[in-house]
Amino acid sequence: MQDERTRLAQALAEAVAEALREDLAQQSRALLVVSGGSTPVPFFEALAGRELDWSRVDITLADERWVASDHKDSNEQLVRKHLLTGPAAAASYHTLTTADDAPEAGVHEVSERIAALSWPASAVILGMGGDGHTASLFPDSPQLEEGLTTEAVALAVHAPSVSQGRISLSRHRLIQARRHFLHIAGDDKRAMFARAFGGEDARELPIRAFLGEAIALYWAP
Ligand SMILES: O=C(O)[C@H](O)[C@@H](O)[C@H](O)[C@H](O)COP(=O)(O)O
Repeated sequence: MQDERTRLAQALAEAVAEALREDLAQQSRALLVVSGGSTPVPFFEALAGRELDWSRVDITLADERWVASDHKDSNEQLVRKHLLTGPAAAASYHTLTTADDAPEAGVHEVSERIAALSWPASAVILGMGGDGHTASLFPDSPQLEEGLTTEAVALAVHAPSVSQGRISLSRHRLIQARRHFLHIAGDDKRAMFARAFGGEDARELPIRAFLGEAIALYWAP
């Protein structure tokens, strides 16, 4: 099982590295949007070692927990530790947090910072939770509707199912990419993906908001 997840991570890393190389041949900078959580770690490690002109790559997250960057739940910390190493250390990371106490206070500054990057992104890699959420678009969040419909870059999110406030890129912003990937692992996620794929209502399972157009599914047991 672990071997298959490692092989999957390597295949995804090769596809994303190739996407970045391809775009860097045509444009001066390329943007990569990754997800946090536990699934991406082997992918980050596989991607970090690929040779490409990382000095022209900008990296940000699809969403972030509103915690300090040295907090154990920080997605930024995960990216710094597992992706911004080796050749990929030359990439520029753009944080989704500020020194403000709450995501509501920082969202404007973060949105301006992220809007200034080279959109459309070369690749957006999404994950999916066991409840069908993606990025921080949670089915039980009062901000779900906003996240699915706003044309703003990012929004502050709270949800009963998660303990910390979050900041999430909006659906509108996350679809602005040349390529989309969904990276998931395990039988539970396969079953959830099958359920999501079989229906339409993104308010029930937010990942559905990304299944209406091309998205490459990377799944392993
Ligand atoms: O910060 C986060 O939690 C995410 O970006 C989130 O949307 C993640 O992709 C899913 O929750 C899957 O997480 P796992 O990989 O841990 O199952």
